[in-house]
Amino acid sequence: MSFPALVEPAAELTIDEVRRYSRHLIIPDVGMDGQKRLKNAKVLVIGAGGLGSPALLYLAAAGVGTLGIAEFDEVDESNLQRQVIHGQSDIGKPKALSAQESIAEINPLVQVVVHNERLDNDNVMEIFRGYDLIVDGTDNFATRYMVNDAAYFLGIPYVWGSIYRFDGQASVFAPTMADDAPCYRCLYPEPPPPGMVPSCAEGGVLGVLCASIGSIQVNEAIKLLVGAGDPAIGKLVIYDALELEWRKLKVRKDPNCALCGENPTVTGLIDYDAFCGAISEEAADAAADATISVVQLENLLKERAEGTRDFVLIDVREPNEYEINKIPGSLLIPKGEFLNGNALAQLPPVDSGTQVILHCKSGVRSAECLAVVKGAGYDDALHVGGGVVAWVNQIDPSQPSY
Ligand SMILES: Nc1ncnc2c1ncn2[C@@H]1O[C@H](COP(=O)(O)OP(=O)(O)OP(=O)(O)O)[C@@H](O)[C@H]1O
Ligand SMILES: [Zn+2]
Repeated sequence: MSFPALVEPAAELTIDEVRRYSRHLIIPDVGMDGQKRLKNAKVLVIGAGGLGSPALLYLAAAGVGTLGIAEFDEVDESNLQRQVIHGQSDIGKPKALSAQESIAEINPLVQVVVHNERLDNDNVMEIFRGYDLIVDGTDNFATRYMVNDAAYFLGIPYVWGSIYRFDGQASVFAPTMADDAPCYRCLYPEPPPPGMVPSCAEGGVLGVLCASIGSIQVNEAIKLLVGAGDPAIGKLVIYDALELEWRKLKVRKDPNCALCGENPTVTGLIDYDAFCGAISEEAADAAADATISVVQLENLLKERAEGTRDFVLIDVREPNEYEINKIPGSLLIPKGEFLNGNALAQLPPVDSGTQVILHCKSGVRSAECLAVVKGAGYDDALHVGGGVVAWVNQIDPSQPSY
């Protein structure tokens, strides 16, 4: 199904613009009219990270007249493997400013609006207002649900994408463009339970996958802006890079959707952090009075070396994470082994007097495992707040971080 272009055309293109965009102008579906619409378009990209990098680069090169960048973070060395809008000399710089500089180099005709801040309930409506289209390149569920809801309340269509290892997904959510168009909540009514879906920081992502999914997002954005082709409204695009397989599934509007359904219960922005629960209730309870710092752990390790303390230190990350860095003296038992119950047989017996101390990358997975271990009777078990990231930052900076 085709839809009318989201944006009216600009009055004219300058001679410079005609030269620059000539390869677009000779495509019948874009042409002079479509390029003038791109010139008039205001697109906001959220996140100048994995997906945001290719999205911003191609939207800029395509001649989108106004590009907003909403991003609060700074460029880290581990970003450069995929966040190709930033370079070596940008490490430590705000990503939004680094992206702005790259765009100026690629296409100085684009007007860049920098929102160098974290998008949250207090600023999202204000920032979104005035944009024709939003491209979501963020990596966390709380922001995704907030973007979905805010875009719905303001009637702004948005292009969503997500990536993990070799798998990617993308769709267009535009409930106000068609009566049967679903929103993100129609597809995913509930966020996954905390700790269930690892982030890219935990699970990794193939750098080039960002280009595959980011370019699909830009492709959809351009189609919507100029009114070309059949946008992925009500369709979920799924890409399996290992099998080199693209699939397209139908996504239906859910009449019971909490946001866009017949009897909505979400009628304004909600507490998205609580909705997505950074950590499950059981894990939070287990960790409440059983969290130690890496400094405390370092002291405990010294006492263990002196023979005045007895405990096992268990790293619940995955083997490939363990290869990158580790806390010396730790034993690897991945979280899955705790969840399926197999780990318990590898722990010292409950009544042996040997304490169990758990850690992971940042302290979320170890808190989940702590709940299991305490449930099995290890009442004095502990976990390490901040995990190996804190260990590397505070105790052993000679090890790489990831
Ligand atoms: N609420 C938000 N407001 C603005 N930017 C956001 C928000 N949430 C996430 N982002 C940004 O979206 C980008 C997502 O990029 P990506 O998935 O590549 O992850 P990353 O955080 O850069 O990397 P890693 O997770 O490996 O440390 C990040 O740059 C992040 O700062
Ligand atoms: Zn919905």
